[in-house]
Amino acid sequence: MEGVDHLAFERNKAQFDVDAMKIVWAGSSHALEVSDRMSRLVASDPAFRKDNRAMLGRKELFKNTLRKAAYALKRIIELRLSEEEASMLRSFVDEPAFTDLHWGMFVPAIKGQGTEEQLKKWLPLAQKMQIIGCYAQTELGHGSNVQGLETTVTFDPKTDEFVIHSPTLTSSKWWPGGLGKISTHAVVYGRLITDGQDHGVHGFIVQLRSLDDHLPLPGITVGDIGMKFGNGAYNTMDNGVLRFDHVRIPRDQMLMRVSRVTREGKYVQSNVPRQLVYGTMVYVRQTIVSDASTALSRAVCIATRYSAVRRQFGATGGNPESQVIDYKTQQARLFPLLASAYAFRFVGEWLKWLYTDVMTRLQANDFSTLPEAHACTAGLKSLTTSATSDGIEECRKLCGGHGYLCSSGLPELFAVYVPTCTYEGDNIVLLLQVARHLMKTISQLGSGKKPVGTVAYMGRVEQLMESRSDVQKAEDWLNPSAVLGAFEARAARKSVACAKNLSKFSNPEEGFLELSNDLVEAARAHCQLIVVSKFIDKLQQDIPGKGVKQLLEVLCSIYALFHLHKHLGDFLSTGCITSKQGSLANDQLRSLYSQVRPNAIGLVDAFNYTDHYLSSILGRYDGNVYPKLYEEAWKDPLNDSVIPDGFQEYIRPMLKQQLRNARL
Ligand SMILES: CCCCCCCCCCCCCCCCCCCC(=O)SCCNC(=O)CCNC(=O)[C@H](O)C(C)(C)COP(=O)(O)OP(=O)(O)OC[C@H]1O[C@@H](n2cnc3c(N)ncnc32)[C@H](O)[C@@H]1OP(=O)(O)O
Ligand SMILES: Cc1cc2nc3c(=O)[nH]c(=O)nc-3n(C[C@H](O)[C@H](O)[C@H](O)COP(=O)(O)OP(=O)(O)OC[C@H]3O[C@@H](n4cnc5c(N)ncnc54)[C@H](O)[C@@H]3O)c2cc1C
Repeated sequence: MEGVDHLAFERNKAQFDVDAMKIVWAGSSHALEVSDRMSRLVASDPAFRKDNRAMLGRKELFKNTLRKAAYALKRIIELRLSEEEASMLRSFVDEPAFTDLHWGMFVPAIKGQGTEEQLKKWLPLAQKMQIIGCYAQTELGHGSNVQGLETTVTFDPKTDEFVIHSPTLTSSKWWPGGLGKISTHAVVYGRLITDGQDHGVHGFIVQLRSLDDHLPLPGITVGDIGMKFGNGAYNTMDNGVLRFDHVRIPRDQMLMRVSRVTREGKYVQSNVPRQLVYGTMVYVRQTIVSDASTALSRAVCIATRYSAVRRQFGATGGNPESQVIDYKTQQARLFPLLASAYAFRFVGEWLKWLYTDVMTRLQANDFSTLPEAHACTAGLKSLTTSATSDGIEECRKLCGGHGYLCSSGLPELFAVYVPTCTYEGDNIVLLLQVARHLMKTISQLGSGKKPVGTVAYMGRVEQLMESRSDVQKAEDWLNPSAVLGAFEARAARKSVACAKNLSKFSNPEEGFLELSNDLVEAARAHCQLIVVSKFIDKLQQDIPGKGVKQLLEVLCSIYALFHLHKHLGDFLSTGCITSKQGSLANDQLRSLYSQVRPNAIGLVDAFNYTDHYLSSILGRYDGNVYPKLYEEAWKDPLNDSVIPDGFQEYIRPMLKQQLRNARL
């Protein structure tokens, strides 16, 4: 029935102030107001329609993305939107596009690695979109190993220029989004060579295409790398290939904040650490963590609403069948994902703070927190994107058969989201970076250097090696200190075990390779501890609204105890808890799921997503699923005609032949 809220009875069950929770989710009343306004603006404009994406061929799909990107910019200018509003509007357009790389990587790379002079020259051009840029780091043969890049950038003192060259096939730039067809410029990473000396990888601003006719400049070969996973999905993006044949750029197009080349060809390093060349990746990894909570909450919103609509079995005495959300197994799969979405939101908020703090310190030449920022962004990017990808797929399964339809919104969300596990650093490679940080922290404990930030607990390692959980009854697991104690002890013990095993190797690098699986597990335990502890920290804040804080406490306990249950082997084998305490945690989880159940719809309504943004019939706000699914089926191009193309040509003759054979 049109106009009827089929989920109203669920909404009436909520025991908390949903509007207040919306503010907590958005981060502030201001952020909620802006995101609400921008999402409605996009949803109400037919130019941003996206329900036909799965049906479009690559060229049509791509052209459509270009139209939307240009139209979005037009609206941003017409409405005089602020940077914050414009960025929100672009995110609600919800279509991966070259603009993501322009705003998300090209501009930040210039901001982070350019000198004042370079900022003055390039930023206005980029900000007004008079040029369009991408981030060209990865090569056909080298992605994770940035130090292994082959592209050469050789200084020619005669002309005061750099000569960029792709010496081998494997040195072709491969993957950069926006590069394939649209970008006019790129920040290109290559090995800087002066006077025959290789100074390692540096970034350079390079013009790729003419601003007059958009044709590639001399010496440049550029194109799209081809279709990617899933129809529609990430194929709105022109990931590209790029080769240089001795292309010349002026010397002042080297990004020179970290180091520079003088007119005479001398290589001069500034006082900032070399690793700042990797700074853009730190920035983007931080944004990816916040995006994880957005993508996971979308999937969870769809699966939760549909689980309340869907009924199977249990019809007794003329009553309808049971809502599948009432099955304990459904709750045990769904509610930890709901809790994870909130957990990732808060850890994302904290990570943004950490990043801003590091940036402020960098301005004052304080580089002390850079290793912590690198380890946290790398580790949390890895943890949250892996969990979100798996979570989206779990939500698809939670929606049964209908989840497999494109109109559920879940297949496309999965296909667009899943490369986050690879891009901006493969998730295993990044966990190994965290492990290095942990091993270094442990190795420095004896020197009296006090660990700070997220590794501060390592300073209590002796106590943590001995500690025993004092949980005696299920409710004791609601105590944040019981949870924190168990997670800290597990993380510390896993790291210490790795460090002890590493010390048995005469060659530490060999040991690191041999023990890398254990190191990855130790890094994961450390990252889970960060998520749990930042959720607990969030709950120390004043959180207004009836029942809001109480529900967040429930979700925090679910996140922690679900992981304790899932990784029980870790907690038991390291002796942090007993098997009895493990089973008490499980008892407590069941009770927590029951507390979420009446509030489940309210908790996903608090994400404040429009139907346009969700683009899911199963996740419709009004729960009017069946009539809309039925209606949608008839829109499929196959249903344009009763008899499909190809039937007369192939199937009718086949049928006839088979009938003839049967009669013989
Ligand atoms: C229905 C529609 C649904 C829509 C859903 C919406 C959701 C999705 C949104 C979609 C939007 C689209 C957005 C598109 C975005 C795409 C972006 C992708 C872009 C890219 O992928 S760019 C390329 C990224 N590449 C990488 O990340 C490479 C990974 N490799 C590395 O980072 C390094 O090589 C690595 C692994 C760190 C090793 O480097 P290396 O130099 O060899 O380092 P060492 O291990 O030797 O370490 C040396 C020293 O440096 C420290 N270090 C390393 N990295 C950093 C750093 N970044 N910052 C600071 N310090 C760093 C390291 O710790 C060592 O320190 P020591 O003290 O130990 O010496
Ligand atoms: C959709 C998408 C968009 C992208 N956009 C851009 C972009 O805009 N700009 C850009 O420059 N790049 C981009 N990339 C490239 C991306 O950053 C790389 O693909 C990513 O960094 C992973 O590197 P790789 O492909 O070399 O993987 P590989 O390193 O080859 O990984 C292959 C396997 O080897 C394993 N492995 C690798 N090294 C180790 C190790 N040391 N120890 C243990 N296991 C290891 C990995 O875990 C993985 O299982 C994009 C990629 C994708 C998929």
